[in-house]
Amino acid sequence: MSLEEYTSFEHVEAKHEVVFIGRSNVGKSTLMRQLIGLKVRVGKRPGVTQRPNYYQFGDLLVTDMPGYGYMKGVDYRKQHKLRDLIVKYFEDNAPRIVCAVQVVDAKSFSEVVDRWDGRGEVPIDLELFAFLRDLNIPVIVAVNKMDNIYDREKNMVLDDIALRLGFSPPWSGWMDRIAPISAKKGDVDHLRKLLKDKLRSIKRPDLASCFS
Ligand SMILES: Nc1nc2c(ncn2[C@@H]2O[C@H](COP(=O)(O)OP(=O)(O)OP(=O)(O)O)[C@@H](O)[C@H]2O)c(=O)[nH]1
Repeated sequence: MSLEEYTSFEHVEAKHEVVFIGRSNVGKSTLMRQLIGLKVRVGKRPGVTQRPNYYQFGDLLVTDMPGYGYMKGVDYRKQHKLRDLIVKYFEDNAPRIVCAVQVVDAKSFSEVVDRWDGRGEVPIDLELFAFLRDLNIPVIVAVNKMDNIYDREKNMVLDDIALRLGFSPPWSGWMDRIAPISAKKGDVDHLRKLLKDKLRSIKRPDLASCFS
């Protein structure tokens, strides 16, 4: 069946779910491999993940969503369809989603947001962030590829991102929602801790071992 014929993504039974979401090529699959240690497919070009990848750990489902928004080399209609399917997935599964990890690119996030703003359009990352919030899904923003940012600029970049998400700087006041990471370098400890905290908050610390 072609993607155009899908009315929703496959449904996998689970009590609780953590979903990884973000634009194409931000490093979701690399991050998942770091966090759950599976051989998650990592793409050489954007747009490789066009269906969710699901990983089941007892009562917990961990889902790697396809890229949200523009995908280089992917037909426009298909991109649109994928976006609709992702939106529907969140609407259908919101009650069981303990947390969504919205992965963004440290270097390009603010620039892309400002470019869209300048055109009078709602930036796609902010649209996604607001949509998840409206569904009452707790969101952790994982700011990935921090290794591309000079040390002296890190706080400034993170403050800029916090501001655009609607959090007053300094970003360090929002460390329960903003996690700077470098998935490629394996520097994901803060995010790992936040995910474990989320599972403890629903009284399922046993599920936290999935992120060990
Ligand atoms: N510099 C740097 N590059 C990274 C990091 N994490 C991922 N990458 C690179 O970013 C590219 C995309 O990584 P993926 O993990 O395939 O990204 P994705 O978001 O799953 O991509 P889609 O399948 O298109 O949704 C790859 O070339 C990775 O090596 C990071 O922390 N730092």
